Amino acid sequence: MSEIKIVIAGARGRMGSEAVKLVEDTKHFQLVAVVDHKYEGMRLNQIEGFNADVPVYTDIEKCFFETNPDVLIDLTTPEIGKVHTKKALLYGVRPVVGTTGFSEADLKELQQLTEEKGIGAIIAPNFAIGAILMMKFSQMAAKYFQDVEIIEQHHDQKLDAPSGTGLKTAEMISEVREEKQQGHPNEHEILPGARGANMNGIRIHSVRLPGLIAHQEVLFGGDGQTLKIRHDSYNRASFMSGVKLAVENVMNVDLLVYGLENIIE
Ligand SMILES: NC(=O)c1ccc[n+]([C@@H]2O[C@H](COP(=O)([O-])OP(=O)(O)OC[C@H]3O[C@@H](n4cnc5c(N)ncnc54)[C@H](O)[C@@H]3O)[C@@H](O)[C@H]2O)c1
Ligand SMILES: O=C(O)C1=N[C@H](C(=O)O)CCC1
Repeated sequence: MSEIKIVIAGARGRMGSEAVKLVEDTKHFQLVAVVDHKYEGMRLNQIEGFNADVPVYTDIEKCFFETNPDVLIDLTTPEIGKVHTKKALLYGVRPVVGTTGFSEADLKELQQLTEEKGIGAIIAPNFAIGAILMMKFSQMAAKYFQDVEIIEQHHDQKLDAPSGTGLKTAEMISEVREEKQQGHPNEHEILPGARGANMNGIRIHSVRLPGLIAHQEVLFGGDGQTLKIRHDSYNRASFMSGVKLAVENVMNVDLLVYGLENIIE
């Protein structure tokens, strides 16, 4: 496999620092630079905890222009992730985006841009292979159980709610689930939000607590039975085999791929 030149945005973060290790440890990956909102002009190995001798940029366009990467791995914030993804496509750099919090309109806009530019991008709300299977199994189960609620649980530093995984699961379930108004027709919330967010009639409940990393349970209810499908990520290393797969695959696609379930067999 030929070498893939990579820029990581958000390299100092919880996910980004794990991605730096992945790129350093993968023979056919080469880290050429990182993007952060501070430390312009420094080398990454001047920042505590990092060994890679690559430049740190605060201006992503300057970074693309000077380092000419093949792939951008973005692990930043919902707001900045969108800007980075657009700029990558404009500069002919293939984005692999783990950043969550993109709206449907954002995804549509990015899809149009990939089509215009004829360049591939992968946006993956969850890189953990177990989480992809949890979503696929939930989609299978939804053919048989119309009544379903999603409980996603994350660490308390998370910015977006519901999680990207929760939204993607509801979307995948909606593709096969027969429309149904769940719960009692006259139910009402004494406290607003008590029944969670509502996506196509599917309730999504978001829990945020210190001590958690990323966890989701999809609960199905039927006549005299329940089915629970659960996935837990106990560390950020759990996401890295999916990041590797996405970087390798983005080199061979010329459209927007939303979700790793579209590239794993
Ligand atoms: N797809 C997945 O499997 C997966 C897994 C975990 C987290 N995530 C998502 O990844 C993102 C990052 O999560 P995290 O827990 O690592 O967050 P974090 O807060 O630890 O890291 C975010 C990083 O972005 C950097 N940053 C902020 N503003 C920036 C800017 N303007 N320019 C460049 N860098 C900037 C910060 O310095 C920080 O290093 C979130 O959106 C999260 O939801 C996705
Ligand atoms: O830690 C986070 O933040 C995570 N975000 C993703 C999401 O929103 O689904 C995936 C799991 C971790």
